[in-house]
Amino acid sequence: MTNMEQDRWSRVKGRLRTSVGEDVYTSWFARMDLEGVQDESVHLSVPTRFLKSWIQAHYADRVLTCWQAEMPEVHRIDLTVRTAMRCAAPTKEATAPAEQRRIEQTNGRPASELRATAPVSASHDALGGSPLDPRLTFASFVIGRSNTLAHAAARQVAEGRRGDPVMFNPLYIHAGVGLGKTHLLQAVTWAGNSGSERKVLYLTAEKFMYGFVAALKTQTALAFKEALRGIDVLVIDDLQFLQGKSTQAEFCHTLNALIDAGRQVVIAADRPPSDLESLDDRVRSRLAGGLVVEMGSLGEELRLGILKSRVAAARAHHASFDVPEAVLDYLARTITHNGRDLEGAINRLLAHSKLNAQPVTLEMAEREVRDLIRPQEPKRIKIEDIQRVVARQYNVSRSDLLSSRRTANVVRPRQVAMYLAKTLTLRSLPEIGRRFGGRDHTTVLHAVRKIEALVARDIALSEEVESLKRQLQE
Ligand SMILES: Nc1ncnc2c1ncn2[C@@H]1O[C@H](COP(=O)(O)OP(=O)(O)OP(=O)(O)O)[C@@H](O)[C@H]1O
Repeated sequence: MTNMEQDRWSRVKGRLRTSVGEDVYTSWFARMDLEGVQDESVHLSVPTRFLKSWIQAHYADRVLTCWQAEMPEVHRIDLTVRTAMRCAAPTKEATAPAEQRRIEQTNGRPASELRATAPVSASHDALGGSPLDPRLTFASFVIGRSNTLAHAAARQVAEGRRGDPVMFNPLYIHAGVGLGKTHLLQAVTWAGNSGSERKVLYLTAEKFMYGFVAALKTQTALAFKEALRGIDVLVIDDLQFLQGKSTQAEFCHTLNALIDAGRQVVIAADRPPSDLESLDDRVRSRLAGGLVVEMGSLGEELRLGILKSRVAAARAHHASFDVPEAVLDYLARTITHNGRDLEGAINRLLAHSKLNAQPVTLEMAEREVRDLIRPQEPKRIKIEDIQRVVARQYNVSRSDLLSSRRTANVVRPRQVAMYLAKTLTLRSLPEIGRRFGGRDHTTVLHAVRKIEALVARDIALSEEVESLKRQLQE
C-alpha cells in the first residue's frame, strides 16, 4: 500500500471512530484492514465471519459514507474474511479475534458436545441434507405457551421408531420470522438421527429445488427420487420458497409417496398451507391433511427463558461471563421481536464484555442493543379474522359469506369482507376469490371497486368500515 493510501485509510478510520464512538469502534472496527482500492470499490478485510456479518448488517452504510467523504468516487465496499495465514503477528488486539472466533463457532457450547454431534452430521451430510447447526437441539429449545403443542408433536415424531404407526402426517409447523421453526426442525433431525435405526433428512426447500434441478441436468433424477423415498423422515424447512411447476410436481409426488408408504414428513413455513399461494391446490390440501400447528409470538417469559439458556450456554465456555438479572429482564421486556434478536443481544454483550474486559451492566446493555429494540409491528390480519368480524357485525354466518347466496343481506357484507381482505392483507385477488368460496378474481375486483366508491359517498358505510378495521387491528 502506498503512503497516500495509508494516510487516506487512517483518515477514514478517524472518521469512522468519530461517527460511531470509541467503544463501538474498538469493538467492531479495530481489526478491520484495508486490502486495496480499485476503481469504485474498496476492499476491506476482518478476521472473523462474525465481524463481517455484524459490520455488514449494522454499519455498511456508515463505512461507505466515511470512504465517500475521502473519495467521492467510491460506490462499493467489499468486505471479506482474512485467512489465518494472513493474520498479523500476535499483539494484544490479535488475541481478541481468536476469542471471538470461539464465541462464534461454539456459542459457548463445550467442545465435547460439538464432537458428539459430529457422527450425526456426517451421516446426514452423506444423505445430501442441508447443513445442521449443532446448537439447535431439543436440549436448547425453550418451551413456552406459544410452542408447547409444536414442541410436543416434534418430540413425538423424533422419538418414533421404524414401523410405529405415524400419528400426524405431515406435521406442518408455521410461525413468523425467527420464532423457532428451524430450531425445532433441526432438533427433530438431530434426535431422529442419533440412533442408527432411522434416516432423517433435513432439507431447506431451496436445497430440495437445487437437488432436483441438478439431478435433472445430470439425468440422475430417478436416483434422486429414489434416495428421497428411501428415508424414514423427511424434514423440509421454509416451504414458502418452493417454486417452479416441475419442482412442485416432484415435491407433491415425493410427499404422496412418503406418506402413502407410512414415512413421516415434517414441514415448516412462515404461513399456513392455505396461504401458500404459489402451490397448487392438491399440494395444499395434502399439507393441510395432517397436523397443522402454529407457533405464536414469543411471550416475555419465553424470551427470558431463551436469554437465560443462551447465557448458560455461553458460560460453559466463558465462565466469567455474567449477565445480571436486571439486564436479562430488561432484554426480555424490550426485545420482543424474535429469537434471532435475543441471540444477537447475548452475542453482543459477550463480545463487548470480552473484548473490553468489562462487566455487563444495564447501561452497557441499553447502549449495545439499542438498534434491536423495534417498534411493535402492525398486527398481521388473516382472511379468516376478516370473515369472522364481518359476519358478526352484519349478523350473518361465515358460511353465508362463502356461499353463492345473492340476497342483499349477504351480498353487501361479502363485498365489504372482500374489500377489507384486499386492503388489509397482501393476498392477491385470485387468492381472495378462492378463500371466499372459490369465486373468480373479477368478482373480487368488482366488490373492491364497489365498496371503494360507496365509502367515498356513504358516511354510514364509511364509518362501519372504519369500525371493522379498528376491530381487526386491535
Ligand atoms: N423456543 C426457543 N428456544 C430456544 N431458542 C429459540 C426458541 N425460539 C427461537 N429460538 C432461537 O431464535 C433464533 C431464530 O430461530 P429460528 O432460526 O429457528 O427461527 P425461524 O422460525 O426458522 O425463522 P425464519 O422464518 O427466519 O426461518 C435461533 O437462534 C433459535 O435458536
